[in-house]
Amino acid sequence: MSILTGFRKFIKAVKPNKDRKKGKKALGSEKSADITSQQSRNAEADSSESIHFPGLEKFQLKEKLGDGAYSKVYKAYSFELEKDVAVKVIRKYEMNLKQRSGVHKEVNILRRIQHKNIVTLLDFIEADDFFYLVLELAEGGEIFHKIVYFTYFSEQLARHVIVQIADAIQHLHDVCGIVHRDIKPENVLFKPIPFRPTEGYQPPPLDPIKRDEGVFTPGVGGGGIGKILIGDFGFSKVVWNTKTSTPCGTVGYAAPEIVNDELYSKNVDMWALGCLLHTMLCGFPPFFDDNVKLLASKVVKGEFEFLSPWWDNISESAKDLVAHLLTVDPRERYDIHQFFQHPWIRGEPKMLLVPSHKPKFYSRSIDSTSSSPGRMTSDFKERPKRTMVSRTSSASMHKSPSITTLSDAMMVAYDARRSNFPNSQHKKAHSSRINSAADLIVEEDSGDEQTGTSFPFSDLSNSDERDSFQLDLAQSSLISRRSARRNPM
Ligand SMILES: Nc1ncnc2c1ncn2[C@@H]1O[C@H](COP(=O)(O)OP(=O)(O)OP(=O)(O)O)[C@@H](O)[C@H]1O
Repeated sequence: MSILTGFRKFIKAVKPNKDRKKGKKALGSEKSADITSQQSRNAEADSSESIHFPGLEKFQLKEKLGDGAYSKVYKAYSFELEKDVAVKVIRKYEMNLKQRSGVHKEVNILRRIQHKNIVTLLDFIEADDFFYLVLELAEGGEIFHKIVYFTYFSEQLARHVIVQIADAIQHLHDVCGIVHRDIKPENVLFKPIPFRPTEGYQPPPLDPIKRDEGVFTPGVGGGGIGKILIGDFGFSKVVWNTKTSTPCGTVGYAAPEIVNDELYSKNVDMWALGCLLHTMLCGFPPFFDDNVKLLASKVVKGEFEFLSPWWDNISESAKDLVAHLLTVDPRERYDIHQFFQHPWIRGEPKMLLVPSHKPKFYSRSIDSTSSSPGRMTSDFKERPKRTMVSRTSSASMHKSPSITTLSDAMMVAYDARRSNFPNSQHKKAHSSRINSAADLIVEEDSGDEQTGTSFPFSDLSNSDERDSFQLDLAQSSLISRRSARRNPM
């Protein structure tokens, strides 16, 4: 199975996660489906060249671009705008009231955002049975597939991507008071640029089959990746309440729990940025384990390593930045401003040989009486040694860790981090000592209507299912190439 097939299979396999993310199909939804007009159903079932939905007469729908839990995204031509757009067709008839209001919330959030690196909402149409979000088209699709294609990105390409995402995040955090909460490779889209092959391309000596990313043009891009566009605001949340929506002017009047809520929730995006940067640089996410509970526990403790040999040729400066982002304590984690000050981001040529910052790995125990961040305790811990992928274990080198999939690892990261919020919104989760990763994972995000328990412990508990998540990277991955290099014939 090729790596791409593996990832695709995986994506298919984790589709149920999306149901969890948005909440299982509502009890009443069957009823509402019953009253759905036949016309609408026909439209949805229509897979022919000309796809028609009631209310979308001003568009000519072309091919399908992607699927969501309750939606399909199509490329479409807008007769009014005289250009191609993306139309997210959401099956309203399958949703309960809460879920429908979640769509309105997403739309309201998108409406207040104008940024070059965030997908623009061009129009919103509500029909009897469908919602339609008319969006700026990101013709390149998901950055996810590019990571798979190139196995990993060069530092300059990774920087090109992450800086644009960070620009968008800075805008969300500082200008809009919005936390995205779902930054992951599937939600990072891009506009393509022409691929210009590197003349006389020679792969790096240690990576003989690393694909050519082509000529990189600063400010334009490389590897066919131009402008980055963040999409999917279904998880996003306004963290400034309406009364305190001015970032600087009113924050002094805000109660500590509001300030904390804002601070901690924003830092969730920085954690995600760290996961993404790590993934782009080496081709796999920072946290992985065959066992989901152990995986979750690693995330909670921030147990990751810059594994050799994958990280051997990656600059110390890049590692330093990743470590600052993947810092468990949200108060210590880099915020967006620190991110932009980092030498690796500023492109300062002097890469640090000895990182100025030693990654800190915390084991956080939460006092049962704790209700504020000040009462929390953070114990320093030795960095754990990872034994799962050893230099000599060639068998394990040929398989990616079974849960080492971008989506799942990110999802665990999110759930665990979210539940580490020592703030009012998450107080419930912290009202008693957290005993295990499972306790963290199953926490509901009570402050948000449409989010819910998202990690499928049960789905992954038997090995058969786990296999479908396992990617055989023997033929195409960096893993096998680098393992081969260590064990020359
Ligand atoms: N503006 C766009 N341009 C190009 N492709 C897009 C665009 N928006 C979405 N897509 C494609 O459609 C897929 C699904 O879209 P999106 O992430 O918005 O839905 P979702 O969040 O998964 O759905 P839901 O909100 O129902 O769970 C994306 O992963 C991407 O491949």
